[in-house]
Amino acid sequence: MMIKKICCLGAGYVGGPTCTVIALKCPDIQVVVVDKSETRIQQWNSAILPIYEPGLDEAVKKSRGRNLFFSTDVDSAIKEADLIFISVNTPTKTYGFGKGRAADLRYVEAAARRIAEVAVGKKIVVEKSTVPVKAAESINKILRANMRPNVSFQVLSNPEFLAEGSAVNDLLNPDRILIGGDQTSEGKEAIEKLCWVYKHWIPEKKIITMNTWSSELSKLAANAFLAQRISSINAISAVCEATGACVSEVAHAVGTDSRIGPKFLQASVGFGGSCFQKDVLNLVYLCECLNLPEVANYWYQVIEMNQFQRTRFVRRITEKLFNTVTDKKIAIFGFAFKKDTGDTRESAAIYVCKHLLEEGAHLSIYDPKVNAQQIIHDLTRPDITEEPEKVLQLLSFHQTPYSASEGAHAVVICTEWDEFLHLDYKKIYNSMLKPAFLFDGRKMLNVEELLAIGFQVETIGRKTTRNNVNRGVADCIL
Ligand SMILES: NC(=O)C1=CN([C@@H]2O[C@H](COP(=O)(O)OP(=O)(O)OC[C@H]3O[C@@H](n4cnc5c(N)ncnc54)[C@H](O)[C@@H]3O)[C@@H](O)[C@H]2O)C=CC1
Ligand SMILES: O=C(O)[C@H]1O[C@H](OP(=O)(O)OP(=O)(O)OC[C@H]2O[C@@H](n3ccc(=O)[nH]c3=O)[C@H](O)[C@@H]2O)[C@H](O)[C@@H](O)[C@@H]1O
Repeated sequence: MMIKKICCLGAGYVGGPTCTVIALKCPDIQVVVVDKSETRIQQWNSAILPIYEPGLDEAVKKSRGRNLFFSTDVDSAIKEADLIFISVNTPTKTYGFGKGRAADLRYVEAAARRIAEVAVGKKIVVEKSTVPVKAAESINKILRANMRPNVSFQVLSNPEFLAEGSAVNDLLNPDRILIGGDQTSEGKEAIEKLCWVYKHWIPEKKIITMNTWSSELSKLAANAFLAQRISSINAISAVCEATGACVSEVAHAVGTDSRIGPKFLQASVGFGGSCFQKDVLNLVYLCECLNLPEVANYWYQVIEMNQFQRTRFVRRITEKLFNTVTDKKIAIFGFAFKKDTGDTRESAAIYVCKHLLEEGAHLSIYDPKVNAQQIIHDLTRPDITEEPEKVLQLLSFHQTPYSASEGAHAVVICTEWDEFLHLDYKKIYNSMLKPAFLFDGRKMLNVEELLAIGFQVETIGRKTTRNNVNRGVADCIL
C-alpha cells in the first residue's frame, strides 16, 4: 500500500503550511486538512488565509481544490486517509498537576480518541505536534484500547522544525526530516511509507529515522538548545550594557568559532513565540518527573534569563525617561514575536507593554501585520492585567509608524520588521517631544545616525547614551 490520502488534524501554523507543501510537492497524494474551528477552515478556503507567511498564499492557490482541501468534516477525512497527522496545539497547562510547566495533552488525546472511534482499515498515525517523551505510547494505548475490529494502527513521531516567518522555505528546504517509530517490521514499514512521502522533494540523506522516544526528545532538545543560545547572548548583553562592550561585536567574535557558529546569537528584548518557552518548560517538567532536579534547574535558567531580559529592558526605558512614564506617550513599533509573521503568542512586546501600562504610560502601537483586535486581546488577558478597562483607555492603534510616534516621548522597537530600517527618522524625531528617546529592543538601527539626528538612543547590548559614545571600554567601566 502506498500513501494515497493524507489527513491532518489541526489547521494551524504547522498543519496548514506543512500540508500545503506536501500537496504542492506530491500531486499524486490527496491532502485534507481538518480543524474543529469552522472559522479557521473558512479562512483557509478564502482569499485571506488565517496566518501570514511569505510565499504561503501562492502555494495554497496552486494546490487548493486540486489535491489540497480544508474541511471541518473530521470524521470523513480520518476514515479515508491512509496517513493521519496530529498537528493540534499542545500549550502549557494552566491548571492542575504540572500547571505552568507540563504540556496540556488534552487536544492530542481528543484527536487520538476521535481517530480510534471512526478509523477503518490500516492507518499510520503521525505525531507532528510537539509532545513530551513517551506521548506516542499514550496515543498508542488510546488507539488500541478503543479500536474497532479490522483496524490497525502504527504510531510515528515526526516533529516539525519550521520557524514562523520562513515556514514555506523551511518546509521546502529543511535541514532534516526526523521520523521515529517502533523498531518492529510493522513499525519500519510505516516509517518507510512516511519517508516515501518526503522523498518527493527531500534528498534521502536528509531524512533521519530513529526510535520513537529519541525522536520526541530530539524536538524538545533542539528547541531548548536554540532558546539557550538566545538566553546566553542576552545574558552577555547585560554585561555589555554595564561595561561598554558591544554585544554585536562579541557575538561576531564568538560565532566565528566554527564549533559555535554565527546563527541564533542575536541579542534581543527576549525570545517569544508559541514554542520556546512552552517546550523548555515541557523539558523542565519532564526532568522534574524523572527526579532529575539539577537538569530541570539547568534548563529553567533559560526561561528565567528571558524574563530577566524583558524586565531589564522596561526598567531601562523607565529609568531613562526620568524614572516615570506615567501619562507619557510611548510609541511601540512592532507587536509580533518576530518579523514576517502576524503571530503574537508570547511576544516580548506583550510583556514590555504590560509593564509600561502598569506604570500608566499611553501606548500608541503600530505593527504591519497584527491588527488592533489581536493586540487588545493580548493586553487585556487576565494574566496580563486586572484592569482591562483602564488598559483600553491607555491604548491607541496606528496605520503608520509616523502617526504612532507623533507627540511621543519615546519610540520602543519590539519587532525587527525590515520596514523599520528604512523609516525617515528625522521626520519621526521632529514630530516627537524633546528629548526624544529611541529604545531599540532589536538592536537593528544605526546608533550613530540616530544620535546625529538628535535622539537619545538605548539599544540592547550596548551603552549608547550620548555621554558614552566613543568612550573607551576602560572609561565605561569606571
Ligand atoms: N507554530 C510553530 O511554529 C510550530 C509549532 N509546532 C508544534 O505544532 C503543534 C501545533 O502548533 P500550531 O500549529 O502553532 O498550533 P495552532 O494553535 O496554530 O493550531 C492548532 C489547531 O488544532 C486545532 N485542533 C485542536 N484540537 C483539534 C481536534 N481534536 N481536531 C481538529 N482540530 C483540532 C485547533 O482548533 C487549532 O486550529 C504544537 O504542538 C506546536 O508545539 C512545531 C513546530 C513549529
Ligand atoms: O517548535 C517551534 O515552534 C519552532 O520554534 C522556533 O521557531 P519560531 O519560534 O517560529 O521562530 P524563531 O526564529 O526561532 O524565533 C523565536 C524567537 O526568538 C527570537 N530570536 C531568534 C534568534 C535570535 O538570534 N535571537 C532572538 O531573539 C525571535 O525574535 C523570536 O522572538 C524554532 O526556530 C523552530 O525550529 C521550531 O520548529
